[in-house]
Amino acid sequence: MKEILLKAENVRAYYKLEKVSVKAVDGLSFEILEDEVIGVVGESGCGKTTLSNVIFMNMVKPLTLVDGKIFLRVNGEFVELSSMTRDEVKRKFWGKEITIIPQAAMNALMPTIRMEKYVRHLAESHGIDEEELLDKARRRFEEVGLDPLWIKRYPFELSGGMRQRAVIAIATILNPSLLIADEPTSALDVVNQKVLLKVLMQMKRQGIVKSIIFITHDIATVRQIADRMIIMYAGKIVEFAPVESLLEKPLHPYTQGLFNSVLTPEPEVKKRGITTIPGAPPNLINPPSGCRFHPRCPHAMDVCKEKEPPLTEIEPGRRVACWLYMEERA
Ligand SMILES: Nc1ncnc2c1ncn2[C@@H]1O[C@H](COP(=O)(O)OP(=O)(O)OP(=O)(O)O)[C@@H](O)[C@H]1O
Repeated sequence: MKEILLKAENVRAYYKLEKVSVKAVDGLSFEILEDEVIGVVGESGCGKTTLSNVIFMNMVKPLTLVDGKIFLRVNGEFVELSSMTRDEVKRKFWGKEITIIPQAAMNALMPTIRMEKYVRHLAESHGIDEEELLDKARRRFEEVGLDPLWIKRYPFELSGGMRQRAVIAIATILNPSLLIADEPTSALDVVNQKVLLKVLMQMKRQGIVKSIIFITHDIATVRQIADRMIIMYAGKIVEFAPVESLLEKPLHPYTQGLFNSVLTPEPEVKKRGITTIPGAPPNLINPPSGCRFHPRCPHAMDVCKEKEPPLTEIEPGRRVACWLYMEERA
């Protein structure tokens, strides 16, 4: 049995605006195991990036943790990240235990600061010998396919794909257990996309990182690299299951609609034919009652409008939040 690396319990994180709240992550419970890759998939605006910020407690106003707990296993013991401030989590765990490759990572480095300066800064803030860490950085540059001497260069001297790999090399220099990659391939050409996926998987194989959360719109990529997949809809997890079984037999009507509407369908989807999901995702300030997908769902029943379906394990390892699969609907 694999150990749990991170667990989230009923986590709610809202953007608290002056008069209203955007319920971007609303009651999420899940766990990430050691030595696994989890793909997080869902339409734009469903809360994927918010979720990634919540996981490493990057709460910047107006984003607020309203409820729930997040635990990370550090040296064999769970620590509750959600009981700490952002600054405390940042100081103790960012880079060391948990790291993020943000959306548009290629622009994450200041163009006018030599890359080695980031490494020197890391060494200083973690009390590590600078030369030792620079040595490690040069080796890491090589591992991600960059010339080790380029560590002395300015980011603007590198192409977009190279810059992104430089970010990955620097972000993983302290061998964090968990790496969160937020749509890392979306701004890259096909060749650089492939290189990036190879680099990430190599890092996991070599034990540089233990587990990866990979946020993407691209189901084909998830299939290539992930063990399990989380499907999000309107701030909720609607389905969570091993990738192969999910692709073979998606259970939630939203997952079915999502898979059937992708432009480059997987073979299983191709067989079923491409369709689109009618309607549009809801506004998260005032989401629909009951199941948030019910206004767009072809199978909606009365109960779906009234009661929210809990994410429930209906087969070993397969969780779905849909009344179609619950015996007890009352
Ligand atoms: N700073 C903010 N203030 C208010 N609302 C926000 C803020 N950032 C995001 N949101 C809202 O929170 C919801 C979730 O956004 P989020 O960026 O997490 O979605 P996403 O699934 O990552 O989308 P994408 O795939 O386009 O990156 C959306 O309704 C979005 O408009």
